[in-house]
Amino acid sequence: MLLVVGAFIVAFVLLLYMVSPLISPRPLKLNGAHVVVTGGSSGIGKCIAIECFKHGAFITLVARDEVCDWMNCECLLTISQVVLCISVDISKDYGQVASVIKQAQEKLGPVDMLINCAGKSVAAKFEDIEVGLFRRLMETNYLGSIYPTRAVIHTMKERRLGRIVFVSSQAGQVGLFGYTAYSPSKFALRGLAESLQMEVKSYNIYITVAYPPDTDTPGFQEENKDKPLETKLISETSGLCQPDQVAKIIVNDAVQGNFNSSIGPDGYMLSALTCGMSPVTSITEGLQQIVTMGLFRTIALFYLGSFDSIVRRCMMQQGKCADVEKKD
Ligand SMILES: NC(=O)C1=CN([C@@H]2O[C@H](COP(=O)(O)OP(=O)(O)OC[C@H]3O[C@@H](n4cnc5c(N)ncnc54)[C@H](OP(=O)(O)O)[C@@H]3O)[C@@H](O)[C@H]2O)C=CC1
Ligand SMILES: CCCCCCCCCCCCCCCC(=O)[C@@H](N)CO
Repeated sequence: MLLVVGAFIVAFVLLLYMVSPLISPRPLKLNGAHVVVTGGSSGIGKCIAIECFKHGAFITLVARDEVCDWMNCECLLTISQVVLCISVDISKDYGQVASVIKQAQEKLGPVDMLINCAGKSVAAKFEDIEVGLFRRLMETNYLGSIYPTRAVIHTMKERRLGRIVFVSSQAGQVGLFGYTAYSPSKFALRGLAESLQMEVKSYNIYITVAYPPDTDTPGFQEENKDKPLETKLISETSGLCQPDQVAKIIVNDAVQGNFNSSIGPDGYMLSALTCGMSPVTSITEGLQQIVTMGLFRTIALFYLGSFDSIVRRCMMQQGKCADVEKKD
């Protein structure tokens, strides 16, 4: 009996592997492709742009300030490729965004891959966040990803070709102390990505959502200036990455057409744990999720316990400090 069940399982898995080419897309060729990177002037976005450039892509960088300084980078001296720098605020006016994307397409051809990386983060306690900031983060991180996507999707559908990346964050998979304004704007990207993927898969367009941990960038340095100690200690759990490492992983996942792009061992566990109803792009990924979910939930409960105790300890510490100040 056991043998029959075993044989069935093996046959089932083999069958899945046989049909797997049907569900995984063909990799995108970066050589000669036109890649648009929002937030391409700094941090992760800049490294993504460099990575794509090294693979032979034509790049359009989008940011509010026009900075193309990495063009002087030593590694990029033999150049027949073009890098276009466009200055626009991606979060304000759809008309403006659509018009700059149109200009870029006229110069470098239709967009093959769009990387939505422009974003901002703020870490502070809920009641310390100025109320306008909740809206501004939603505008930059969420609407700022909608507008460029909306501007390229029609042509991608016509061409039956395209890749779109949303750079979320591990804080877009789990809500953490200090991220009441930031996390929701990153969670929103996942909802957008899942819905859009279902609409465009039959047009051979593949969406990737990337969930990086803390990454050493100018944006991260800025965020650290007034980050609550709790947020710092909790985030340290999954370590600090270098932006070029993160960029390599994101670009590779986007080229492969993987829906999920995670970084590091904690990132891998978080993605398996929070996969919900998101699409799979390989049989291996699906099988891993099925097998590991219970174990990862168990581990997650320990993590949650340790996060709670960090918050409690910080509260006690701050209580003590307040007492000392009162005495002084
Ligand atoms: N660093 C980290 O720890 C992590 C970052 N992330 C996410 O990765 C992305 C990049 O982060 P990081 O590299 O640290 O960021 P940086 O602050 O270093 O760079 C942000 C980039 O986005 C551009 N940008 C910001 N706002 C706008 C806007 N309204 N319109 C156009 N461009 C804009 C900036 O240029 P300019 O100011 O000139 O407009 C800059 O090029 C963000 O979405 C962030 O949330 C996710 C996880 C971890
Ligand atoms: C099995 C379960 C494993 C659970 C692991 C949990 C680890 C949580 C760590 C979350 C770190 C969040 C970093 C946010 C980075 C970010 O977006 C900002 N730095 C942007 O500037």
